[in-house]
Amino acid sequence: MTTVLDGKKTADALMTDLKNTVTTLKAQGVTPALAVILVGDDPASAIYVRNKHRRAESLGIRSLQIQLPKTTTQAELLGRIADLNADSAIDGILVQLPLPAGIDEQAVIQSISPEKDVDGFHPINVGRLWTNLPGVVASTPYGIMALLAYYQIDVSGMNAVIVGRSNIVGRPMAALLLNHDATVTMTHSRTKALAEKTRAADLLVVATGRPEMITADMVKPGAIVIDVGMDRNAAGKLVGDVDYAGVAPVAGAITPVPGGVGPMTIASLMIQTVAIAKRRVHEQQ
Ligand SMILES: Nc1nc2c(c(=O)[nH]1)N[C@@H](CN(C=O)c1ccc(C(=O)N[C@@H](CCC(=O)O)C(=O)O)cc1)CN2
Ligand SMILES: [Mg+2]
Repeated sequence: MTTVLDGKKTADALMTDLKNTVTTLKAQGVTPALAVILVGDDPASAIYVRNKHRRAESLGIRSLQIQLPKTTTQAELLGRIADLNADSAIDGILVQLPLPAGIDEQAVIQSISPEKDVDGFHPINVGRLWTNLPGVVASTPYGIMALLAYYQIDVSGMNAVIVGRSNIVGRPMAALLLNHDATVTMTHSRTKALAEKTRAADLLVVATGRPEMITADMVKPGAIVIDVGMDRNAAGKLVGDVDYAGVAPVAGAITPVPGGVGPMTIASLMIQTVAIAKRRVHEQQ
């Protein structure tokens, strides 16, 4: 029997506990606060930002949504980030990606104070992750680890194969799995004989943006398959990077799309916002 790794159910369960933590923090005089900046009018980004706002509000986290026009200059954006860096009542800052053309993504990421970089994209936090030091971790890989933990899946000693080498998913996922004692193989668009490598995976994490590219013949029977993709197929249906109908009967466990990794990404953002806010309790004592 294949286990469906239900990200929605898991995220809801984790959020119930987190809400209690927020209540306790508020009683101690600290209201966790998250600032999300959206530049431009990308419709998918607008939905993700709205979902972050709703989740934050439902937990009692103060949520600032800063919507800037697509004509915003890099200097204006950096100015807004500088204000938020200086605001001691703000715990987490994130800039929704992708940014409009003409804005240097790395310059923006590196302008966020590493202490408030709740996306974990700042090179300081990336370095901490690769050194196995505590710090903020990118939400999607963090959420995948939380989902595996919820289902009591221990990755130690597993052959983990990651398909995709993005800064948001593939690379931090590799570091996290390594930190949890998995044997990690990174693959990408230039990898030769990809299917040979994916078939060796006990744990397969796919984040390529190529609809349904992982087919049943590429998966070892019983493998755990994590699908980070969110694509539209030719018929306009939301699908992942994994051919779910074909792979699910072969896999031991698999995440659905939607309802797998996506909800865990937003839950992880909330968890780490609250973790940053907790530091303020100690600072004010
Ligand atoms: N600054 C950031 N930008 C982006 C990130 C990020 O972590 N930080 N990740 C993605 C977008 N993203 C969060 O920002 C995100 C994407 C999708 C979901 C989600 O819940 N998806 C649903 C399906 C939604 C649908 O129906 O279209 C699901 O999988 O069930 C959450 C967060 C890129 N940008
Ligand atoms: Mg999903």
